[in-house]
Amino acid sequence: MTYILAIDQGTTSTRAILFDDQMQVAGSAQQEFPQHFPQAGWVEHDPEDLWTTTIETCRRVMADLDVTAGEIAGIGITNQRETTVVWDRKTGKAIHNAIVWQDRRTTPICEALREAGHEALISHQTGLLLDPYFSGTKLSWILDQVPGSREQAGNGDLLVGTVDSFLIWRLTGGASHVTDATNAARTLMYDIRNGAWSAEICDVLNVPMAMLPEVKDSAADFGVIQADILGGEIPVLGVAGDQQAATIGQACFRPGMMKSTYGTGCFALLNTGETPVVSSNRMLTTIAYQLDGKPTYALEGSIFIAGAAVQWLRDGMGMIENAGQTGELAPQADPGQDVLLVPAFTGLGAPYWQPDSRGAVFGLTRNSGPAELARAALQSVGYQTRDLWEAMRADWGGETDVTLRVDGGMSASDWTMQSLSDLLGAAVDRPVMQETTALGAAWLAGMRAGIYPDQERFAETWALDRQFTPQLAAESREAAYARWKRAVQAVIGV
Ligand SMILES: Nc1ncnc2c1ncn2[C@@H]1O[C@H](COP(=O)(O)OP(=O)(O)O)[C@@H](O)[C@H]1O
Ligand SMILES: O=P(O)(O)OC[C@H](O)CO
Repeated sequence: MTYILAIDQGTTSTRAILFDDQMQVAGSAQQEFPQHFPQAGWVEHDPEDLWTTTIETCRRVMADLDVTAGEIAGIGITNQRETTVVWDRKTGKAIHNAIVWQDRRTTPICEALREAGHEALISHQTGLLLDPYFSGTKLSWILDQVPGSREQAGNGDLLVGTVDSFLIWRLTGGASHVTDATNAARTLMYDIRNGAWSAEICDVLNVPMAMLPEVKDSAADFGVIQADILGGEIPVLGVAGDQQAATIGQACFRPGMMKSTYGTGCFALLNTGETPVVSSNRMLTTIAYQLDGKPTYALEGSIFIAGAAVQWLRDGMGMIENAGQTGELAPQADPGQDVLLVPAFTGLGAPYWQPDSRGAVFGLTRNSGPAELARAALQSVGYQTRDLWEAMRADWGGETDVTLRVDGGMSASDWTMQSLSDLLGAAVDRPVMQETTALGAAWLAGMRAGIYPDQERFAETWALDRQFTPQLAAESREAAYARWKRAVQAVIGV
C-alpha cells in the first residue's frame, strides 16, 4: 500500500493523518499544545511545541498503522495561517515565540501605517487590509523588539516564515527555506498579482527581503525530509494554508463555488477564478491555490470567533461540559426570548475589521439561561456568515452557487447548520468527508506524486452527507438579520 501523510498544524492542535491510495483516512494522531497569552490581546505559540507535536504525531500515526517511510509517497502540509516565526539560520532556534494570527498587539503599527498613507498600496498589492491579523506587522514588531535582529536579518542570519515554512526548514535539516503562494498571500508582503514579494511593502515595514522564503506552487517539490526524522527520506510535495486546503478538499474549483469552515473561527472562501476581485465590502482578496504557476484567486471573509463562542460557554462560563451540549440546549430555548450574542471577544473581523470592539449580549430577561445563551452562540455563527455571504456575493457580481459547502468541527452540529441555512436563506451542504483540510493537503501531494487523480476527477469524488435547506419564512429571516446588524453597530459604537 502507498500512503500520503498530511500534517495539519492548527491553532490549538497538530494532527498527522495517513491517507491510503484511495484518498481515504487510514488513521490519524492529534496533540494539543499550550497557548500563551502574555498580555491581553496577545497570543503566542512556542515554535518548539509546533515542531515536537508535528514529529510526534507523524511518528505515532505511522507506528499505529505500522507504516514505514518507504510506503509514504509524499507529505502534504497545511497550517494555521499568518502566524509568524523568526529563527536563526545557524542554530534553527526561534528568536521569539511565534506570534499567532489572533494576536492584536500590532494594532498601533497598523494605525501608524494607515496615518502615513500606506493602506492603498498595501491593499492593492496584497489584497488584504491593514489589520494586526496578517504576518507583516507581526514580523515588524519582532524585528523592533529583539535587539540586533533587523541587522542580523539583513545579513541573512535570520529567516522568517509562516508555520509551513518553519516546519519544512526543520524537516529538511535547513535545506529548504520555502513556502507556497497561499501562505505567502497572507503575509501582507506578497504581491498577489505579480506573484512576488513586494519590495515597496518590505521597505515600508522595514523588513529585510533576505529573510523571506522562496514562494512555490501549492503542489511542488518543497524538499525532502531528513531520513532520521521518520525513518527514511520522504518528499514534501504539497503545501497550502488551512483554509485554502479546505477549499481544495471541498473541490471548490469552479468560479462561484464557496466553502465555509467552522473551527475556532470561521473562514469563507469564494473561488473567483483567474481574476483577483477587489472587494468593495472589506472582504479579502487572496490566492485559493496555485498550480502549474497559475494562481486561482478567491474572496475571503474571516471571522475570528465561531466555535470559540461555544468554548467560551464551556470554559469561560462553565455552562456546559462539552461542545455537543449546545445542540441539545438550543432547541430548548424560549422562542419568546430574543437573546442575541455578538461574539466580538477579540474584535470583529470581516466585514467590520474593528480590532478594539468587544462582545455583547442583547435581549436578556430574568428568565434567560443556558439554553438561550447556547442558541445565541450557535446563531451568532449564522449571522456572521450571512454578513460574509452578502458581501462576497455583492463583490463577485457573477453567478454564485446557491449552496454553501461547510466543514470544520462545528459543522457536526445539525442544529447550527440548520440555523445557518435559515439565516442565509440558502442550502448548506455538508460532505461525507469531514477531513477536508487534511484531504486538500494530501491531494496536492498525492497528485504531485502521481498516485491521486487530476483536479476534475478529484472533484467528482466529493459526496454529500446531508443538505440543510431553509425552513424559516423570508420575513422572519430578514427581521432577525436586521436586528443583528443593529446589534453589531451598537457594539462598534461602545
Ligand atoms: N457539536 C458541536 N456543536 C457546536 N460546536 C462544536 C461542536 N463540535 C465542535 N464544536 C466547536 O468546533 C471547534 C473545533 O473545531 P475544529 O475544526 O477542530 O477547530 P480548530 O481547527 O480551529 O481547532 C471548537 O471551537 C468547538 O467548540
Ligand atoms: O487553525 P485554524 O483552523 O483555527 O485556522 C486558522 C486560520 O488559518 C487563521 O487564518
